Amino acid sequence: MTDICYPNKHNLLSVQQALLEIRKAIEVITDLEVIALPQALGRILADSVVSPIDIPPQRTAAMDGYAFAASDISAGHPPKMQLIGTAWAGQPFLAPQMPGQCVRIFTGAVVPSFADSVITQEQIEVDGNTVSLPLDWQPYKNIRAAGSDVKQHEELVSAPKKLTARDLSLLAAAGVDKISVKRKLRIGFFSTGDELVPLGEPLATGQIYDSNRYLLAGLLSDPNHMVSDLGIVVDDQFKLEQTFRHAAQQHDVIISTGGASVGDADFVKQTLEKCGQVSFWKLAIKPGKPLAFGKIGECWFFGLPGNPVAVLVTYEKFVKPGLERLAGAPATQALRLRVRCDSPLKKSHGRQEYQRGILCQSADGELVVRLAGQQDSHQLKVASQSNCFIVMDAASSGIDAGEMVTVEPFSAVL
Ligand SMILES: Nc1nc2c(c(=O)[nH]1)N[C@H]1C(S)=C(S)[C@@H](COP(=O)(O)OP(=O)(O)OC[C@H]3O[C@@H](n4cnc5c(N)ncnc54)[C@H](O)[C@@H]3O)O[C@H]1N2
Ligand code: MOO
Repeated sequence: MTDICYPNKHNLLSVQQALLEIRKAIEVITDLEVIALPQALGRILADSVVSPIDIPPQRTAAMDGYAFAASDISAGHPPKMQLIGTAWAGQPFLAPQMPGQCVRIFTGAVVPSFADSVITQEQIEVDGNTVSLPLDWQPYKNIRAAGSDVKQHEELVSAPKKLTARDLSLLAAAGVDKISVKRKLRIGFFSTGDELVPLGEPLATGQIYDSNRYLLAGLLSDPNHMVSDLGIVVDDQFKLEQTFRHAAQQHDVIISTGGASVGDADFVKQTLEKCGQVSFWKLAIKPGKPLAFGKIGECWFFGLPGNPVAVLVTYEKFVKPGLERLAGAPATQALRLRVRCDSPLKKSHGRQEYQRGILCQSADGELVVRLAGQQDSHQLKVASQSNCFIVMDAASSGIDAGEMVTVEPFSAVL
């Protein structure tokens, strides 16, 4: 891990540099596990999968109708065929056929070997065993070729990939019942602060409920994570050190909130220095400036600031990409849109800001954003009501209402 030097106390690392540093430092875990397909949603595919079969395995009908050989149809008015049986999905028609004969067929049924055309039932007339085609009947329609979706030995899903429901259905169609995925990450998180009280206890003067652990538990919810809530640690350097050392032995990543700044009870950075290595601390971002990133033994460490909205922002911008990298997932990128902003935005020079906004779409499809409310980093209600970040570059000094801004809708990634 490279140690980054800060020539003076105001030298804050940029968001881009910090992200680069995280991606450079963290190496993908190599351990794999083989799991059953139904357990694989959202897991990271470790080995590419090729199809053991053609999909569909045989020629099948795409519509309910009648299967016949186009060359059998004479120029009658209307052309007629003799019905000799039925091909059901799962029950092929295997009997021999004579010229001029056809078979009733249903969607998904194997097309009998003699047939090269299926005509839909809406287009024909049936009288007993006689099927009459319209004069404008068309040959070679409504048949899906074997392998028309995927050919045998073709790559189905290429690794690495976070598996979607679409991938699982494709793998299932090929009969793939077990796949190789990256193992889950062991992640421990805790809050620090003497003022914090867990849910279910009354508040004394000066105390607040610990909300960060519930935010983090929600943000960390992912099938690739095995998450442990390590509770609240008081502002005591010795207790913090014990927690760091113990948690680092049991997890791939630990995440703390609070105590990351410069107050007399903020021990996170110095404890990290004592137990491990600090890669960087303090970023040109708002909210989220006092973020500490480093390593304790083999365990990665993210010391997030205490303010809840700073936790939200630093998780999305740094922890999430770090976990994706460690888990072996392809890096995702927040979807960015340029939209009109209906609120004036204030901004002080120097830090990249992630303001909380509400993005709306008008009836004619135009996207417009407005500020969700006041922007102090303790204001959880505004964060709860927002649906996007309004991203403002470090150099920006704010905008007037009506100007264009960059927004990142929550949960929209490329
Ligand atoms: N003199 C300076 N003061 C501060 C600076 C600075 O650069 N110089 N930075 C400010 C910034 S920016 C932030 S962000 C905060 C972060 O400080 P800490 O990481 O040390 O966090 P705390 O002081 O422990 O807490 C800040 C704030 O958040 C509340 N908090 C903490 N944990 C939780 C929790 N689990 N659930 C809910 N709320 C929590 C805590 O009570 C404080 O109000 O420092 C600024 N100060
Ligand atoms: O930047 Mo702090 O992160 O104000 O909340």
